[in-house]
Amino acid sequence: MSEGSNVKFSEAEALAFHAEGRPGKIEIIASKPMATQRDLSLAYSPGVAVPVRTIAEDPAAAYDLTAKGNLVAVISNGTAILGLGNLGPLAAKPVMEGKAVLFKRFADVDSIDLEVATEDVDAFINAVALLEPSFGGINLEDVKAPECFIIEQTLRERMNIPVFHDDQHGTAIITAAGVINACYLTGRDLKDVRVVVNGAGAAAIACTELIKSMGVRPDNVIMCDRKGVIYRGREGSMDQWKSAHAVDTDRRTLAEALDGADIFLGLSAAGALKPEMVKAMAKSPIIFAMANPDPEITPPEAKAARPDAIIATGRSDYPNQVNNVLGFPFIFRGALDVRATTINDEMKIAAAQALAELAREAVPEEVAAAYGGKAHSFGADYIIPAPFDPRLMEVVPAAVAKAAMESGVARFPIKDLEEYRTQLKSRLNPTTSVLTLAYEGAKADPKRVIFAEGEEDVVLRAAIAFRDGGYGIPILVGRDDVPDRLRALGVDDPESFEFVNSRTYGRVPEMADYLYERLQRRGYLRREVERMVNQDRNTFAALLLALGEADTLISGVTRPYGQTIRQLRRVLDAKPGCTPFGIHVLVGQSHTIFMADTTVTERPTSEQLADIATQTAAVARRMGHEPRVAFLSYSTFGNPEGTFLENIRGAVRLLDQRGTDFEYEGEMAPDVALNRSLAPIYPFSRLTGPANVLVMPGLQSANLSAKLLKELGGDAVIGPMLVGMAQPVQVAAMTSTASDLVTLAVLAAGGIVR
Ligand SMILES: NC(=O)C1=CN([C@@H]2O[C@H](COP(=O)(O)OP(=O)(O)OC[C@H]3O[C@@H](n4cnc5c(N)ncnc54)[C@H](OP(=O)(O)O)[C@@H]3O)[C@@H](O)[C@H]2O)C=CC1
Ligand SMILES: CC(=O)C(=O)O
Ligand SMILES: [Mg+2]
Repeated sequence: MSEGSNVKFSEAEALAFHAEGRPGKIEIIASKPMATQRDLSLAYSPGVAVPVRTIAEDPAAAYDLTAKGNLVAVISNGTAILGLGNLGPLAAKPVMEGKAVLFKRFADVDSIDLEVATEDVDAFINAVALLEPSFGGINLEDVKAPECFIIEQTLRERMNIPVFHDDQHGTAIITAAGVINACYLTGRDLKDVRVVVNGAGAAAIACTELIKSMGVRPDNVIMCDRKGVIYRGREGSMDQWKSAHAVDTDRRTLAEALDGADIFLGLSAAGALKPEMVKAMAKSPIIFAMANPDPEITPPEAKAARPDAIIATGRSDYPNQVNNVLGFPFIFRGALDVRATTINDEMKIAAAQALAELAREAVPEEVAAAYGGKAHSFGADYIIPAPFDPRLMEVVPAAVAKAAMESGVARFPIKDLEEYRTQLKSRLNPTTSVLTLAYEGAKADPKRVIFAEGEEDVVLRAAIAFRDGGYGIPILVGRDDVPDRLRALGVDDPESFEFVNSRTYGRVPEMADYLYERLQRRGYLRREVERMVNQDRNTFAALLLALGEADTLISGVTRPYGQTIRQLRRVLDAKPGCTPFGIHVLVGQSHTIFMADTTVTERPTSEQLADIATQTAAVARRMGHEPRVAFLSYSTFGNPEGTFLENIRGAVRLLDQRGTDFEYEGEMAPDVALNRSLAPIYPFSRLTGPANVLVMPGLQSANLSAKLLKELGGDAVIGPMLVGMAQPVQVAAMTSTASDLVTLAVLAAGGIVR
């Protein structure tokens, strides 16, 4: 969508993303069973009367008996939607739903968007204040200045739960962290820097106040709005908040203000900063162009004008995302966990410092790996952590909670902060960050991926997303009409894709030789081999991989799984000593389960079961989970006895002999593996927590379970993923969507599944 950005999508895709399936981005899911009459009588009348009376007697009990304590309302009237202006409350809904899901994704805070149809300050204040019983906190969003200042101030006074105007304070906290680090990198002292703030609205005023409170001298800050410099004595388009930042100066335009300035903070609108203005700034200028969705200047433009600049934007698709998403989820997490009555300055400063310090720390291996091991060390392209950095969830809420306790606004102090940090880590499913990191890693080291079924729309959509996302180079196997199909899917320049057609491909004779050599003693005649190379797409695609034309291969949507595997295996070998097998990964908000072998071997031997356990445990570890393996059966530790248990027991004995670096146990039924309440019955079991790797006893039960869970269970399912081949090749399910295929390609290319 925008030049130089590393994430591209069309307007049609953005609309389809929001429209597909259940419209919008949120839904509500019951956190208690609602299946039986008894469930309903507990959840609703008559059972519900008991918590009602309890809360009436003791209001604090609402935090224990309802969702209040983890529930934040994202409230807007749509008067300043991002940098798009006053487009009204209904149009604000996609942004507010977005903020609500970011709360959940990044900090496990439940959140709901509320759009209020009024621009009247008092009406808005009343509407929000009356909601206090429902929520643990209020996140005001995209309410324009100057009304937002009165609204927030009044609500903070009236309400006894945290009220936080994200565009003011969220933005200010992240900006402050970025400014601290950019000054550090360029050897500047806050008390000497000359700052120009463009914009005099909610975000700009709050950022200016915070940097001044941190030591920037008021005389060194020039603020501009649409009319230019806000100078002392200016008339027109003024209010008390702008006046507070007016300075004595002869400068009148943004260009004049920027002459020799050290720092530009843009909280205004797209395109407001011109390259010639940037050229006039001081040495190593610091440029934060934070307008959304399009910044005041794009990083490529700014860099072209000033190669020595440190540049940040509000977007996730350029380096240095200075965006309040780095703050609000984690700040509320900390505030909610101590049941804070407010979010005060101490908590905000603690968050800013924690963020700034985190960026300077050694980047953990998994984050560094995702950037090809280079880009993400503290420096001009990494002045602030990325929102998906898993350390944020541990560090920022703990800093905020601690500051809340020390400043006396915590109603529910945390006794052991170290223990709290451990709990915070476990609240997020590491799979989601590993997947995000895998996607980033693919961008840092793009690989060549063969899409064997280049005539299928779903595959072409995946290839387009894969290429346009910058994850790698798709190689499309298909006939001459593939470019037309791409054009039909909205690609303007199909010729920019790589195609391989077996009818015209120059290395076909070489492929036939290679395959004949492999198959001549397995009952195949040369003629048959030539026919397969020419006509069977999987054989041809596998030969491309075997001859080194690509790094990995994806197939599977046009043929049943077993048939695709057989075709690929004619050309490609398993890893020495391995029987390839399949893993389905079930991903929930706070759990990930790896289930194997779900695709290949009908009755695995003890040896095979032990290998499946070992290799699946390794995949689990690469996806951020400490493996706990359960060998599943209908029987738990010999009860009931049966004739099919010996293979499983043999696998456990083999692992005992081999010695492993992961926990394993079996045989056991799924409820014993997953439900810890049964653990006391088996005190000798070696599992220290619920199993997360389930080794299935046979293909019948494995494949049935995986497919039933995919169709009926609530979790997202990744896979099947093929493990144990000498070269990275993946066979997708015939029901795969384009994004399933992209995920498989990314995981295979990144070597996470192998
Ligand atoms: N990266 C981030 O995390 C965040 C970014 N923002 C961005 O900051 C911008 C402002 O948001 P917010 O403060 O909530 O909105 P407000 O409506 O409260 O303020 C907008 C301000 O921008 C000024 N402005 C608009 N266009 C220009 C221009 N061309 N030149 C100079 N000033 C201009 C307005 O000037 P006037 O007073 O003359 O009308 C006004 O002062 C948006 O683009 C938003 O996306 C906001 C919050 C967070
Ligand atoms: C990020 C944000 O809140 C805004 O641009 O308004
Ligand atoms: Mg906003």
